Amino acid sequence: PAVPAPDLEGVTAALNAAMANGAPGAMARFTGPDGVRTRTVGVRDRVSGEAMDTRARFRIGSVSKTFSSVVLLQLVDEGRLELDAPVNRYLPGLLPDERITVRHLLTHRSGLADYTDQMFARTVPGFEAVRNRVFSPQELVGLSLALPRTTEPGAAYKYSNTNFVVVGMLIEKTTGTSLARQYERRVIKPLNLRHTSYVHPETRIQGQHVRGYLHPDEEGAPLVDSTEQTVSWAQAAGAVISDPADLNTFTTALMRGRLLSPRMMDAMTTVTPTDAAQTRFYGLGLRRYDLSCGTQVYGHTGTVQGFYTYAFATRDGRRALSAMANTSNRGAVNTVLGGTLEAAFCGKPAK
Ligand SMILES: CC1(C)S[C@@H]2[C@H](NC(=O)CCCC[C@H](NC(=O)C[NH3+])C(=O)[O-])C(=O)N2[C@H]1C(=O)[O-]
Repeated sequence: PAVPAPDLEGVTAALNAAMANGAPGAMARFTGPDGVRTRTVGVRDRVSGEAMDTRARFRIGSVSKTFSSVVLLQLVDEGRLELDAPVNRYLPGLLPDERITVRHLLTHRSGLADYTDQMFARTVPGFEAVRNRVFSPQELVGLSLALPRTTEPGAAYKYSNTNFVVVGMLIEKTTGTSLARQYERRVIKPLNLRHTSYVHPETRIQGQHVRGYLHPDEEGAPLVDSTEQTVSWAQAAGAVISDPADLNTFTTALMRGRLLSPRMMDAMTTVTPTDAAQTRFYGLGLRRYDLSCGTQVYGHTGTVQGFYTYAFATRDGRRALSAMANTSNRGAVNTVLGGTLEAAFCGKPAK
């Protein structure tokens, strides 16, 4: 069936709005039946003045959660883990509640508190305190377990990075190898994602990359270059590096069933609403956005110091969009950047 052509003026307007709200630059890459369309605005480096470039890599934040979910669900497909088994069956004694299952982690229904709320309560001091730190996943879980649980297991959706730190532990325990190796073997190599990597705890972004700029909490304070960091506070929850082309390859391949069985794709895309308007949903490490034109897109969003990311595709994998603005702690930038989805997938609004 014919699909609307992307509204590239609308995409550019959203990118310009991201800049108007404080991003040094922004970019988007759309992949569709008529090929690839890219748009860039502003700079990827405020010192050199180098222009934003869709060939440049950046930190994708929680889009990493979908990579981690794919790896875990492949292990479920291979019968090495059960979705409805208690996490403690595979990681004995880790969690204080035997009722918390693997599925609860992937759907953010475990009730495990998110330690980043406290960690980043004060944006720049919190970031500076951890940007060069290396945490063990156990330490991060410990930070969470020191806080009250947010819900009974399975009772409600409550987003928590802790869930995907535990997902990373499940992957390493089940396979006996590192998370990096599993990303490489199960996603990066098979899809030839040449600019995607998991280099934790290396702080630099290899190759051509975007520099990220963190807005301090104090209005008018200068931006903080937050490009180099270990992202050890996130690991499987947010430490992957990628670029727009690789993200579109990933989301379209996922939707086309190249990474998981049909049964597992059904499980992954079985969603529950996360907003009152019932336009935002969460499945297994995967978001679904229902756009104004009726199109449903699947993927994830990311917020890591200096980088906002959207990476979504249609369920048939025929169309994908990735968008990034190189700032954070500026909610308005994240909101207007999301406008690229409506423009790209719904096309020009009817006159
Ligand atoms: C649910 C989210 C938004 S938060 C979660 C994860 N990112 C984080 O947990 C980082 C939080 C601190 C980021 C920092 N903010 C502060 O320090 C505020 N004091 C900034 O803006 O750079 C990610 O990525 N997810 C986003 C997602 O899934 O879209």
